[in-house]
Amino acid sequence: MLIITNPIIGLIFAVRKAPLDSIELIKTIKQYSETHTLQKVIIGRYENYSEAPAYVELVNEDQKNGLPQKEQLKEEFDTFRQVLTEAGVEVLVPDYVGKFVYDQLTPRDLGMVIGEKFLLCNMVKKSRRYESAGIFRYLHDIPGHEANIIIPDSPTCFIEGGDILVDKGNIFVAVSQRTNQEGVAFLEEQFGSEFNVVPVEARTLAEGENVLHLDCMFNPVGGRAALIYEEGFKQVPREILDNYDLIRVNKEQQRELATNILSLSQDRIISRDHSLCKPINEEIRKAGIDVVEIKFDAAPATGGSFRCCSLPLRRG
Ligand SMILES: NC(=[NH2+])NCCC[C@H](N)C(=O)O
Repeated sequence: MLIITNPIIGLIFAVRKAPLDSIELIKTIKQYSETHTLQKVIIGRYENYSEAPAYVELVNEDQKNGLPQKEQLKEEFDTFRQVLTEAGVEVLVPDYVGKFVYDQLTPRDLGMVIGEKFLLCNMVKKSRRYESAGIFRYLHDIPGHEANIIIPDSPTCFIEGGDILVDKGNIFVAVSQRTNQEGVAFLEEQFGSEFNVVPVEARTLAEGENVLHLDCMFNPVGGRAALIYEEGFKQVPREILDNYDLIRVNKEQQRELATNILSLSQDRIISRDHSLCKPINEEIRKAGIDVVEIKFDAAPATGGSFRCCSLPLRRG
């Protein structure tokens, strides 16, 4: 054992050791809860948004009402980034993939940190299929001797990060417009021994419900509460009914993605400054949680709000 008695040499060792430790800390990934303190996150990239109109693919119902302007995206994403940075979160942005990936605003769906592993998702939509190339740089950084980047077995195994939520020992996963049964089975197989996998079925467009992903109808906030749009579920599972104090979101509020908030910690979240989201923000405050409201209208017009526009790599 090395015992350092000279205080000056001891200090040099301490100073040399600290940066190495902190680099290691920043590189590791971890997420066991949707609401644990956010430390490191990838947010959407607005630069180069929709630069080549020939490659635009309208991928959801919202986009049929028109796409947002770059200036508005810039303003809103810059504020989002600033709020995260001021909260002490390390913020990363995807690299530009190329003109054939016209929209890199919603990295949430590209993957998901589950425990200490990264699941790299297979995306349904053609224009999103190669979007993950923009975050490969950050995946190369993840240390580990075992295979901790998990890749679906088959090209028909569809799964998107917006449909997955890790909380209280459960992995909630929705069968939705973007995730299929094969995706759910893959999650079970990969993570079933460490987590309780809870499949939920979202109602479909044909059934009159437009819930693109799970986070458009369910999201935990704080230590005990959760936002829910019950009509979006075919059946709300027991694990949700028993474990959370539910704050109900109505159809009009759901359309503005009122459930799609981002937790900074158990005490603080980011939500939209929007007339239909305000009553929900008030309910969240009543549960003792601080709500930072940001004007954020451009990305929601493409189908994604704060949760969709962020991909947490580390919560602690
Ligand atoms: N996690 C989410 N809810 N993501 C929303 C994604 C929106 C994106 N434009 C799409 O349709 O694919």
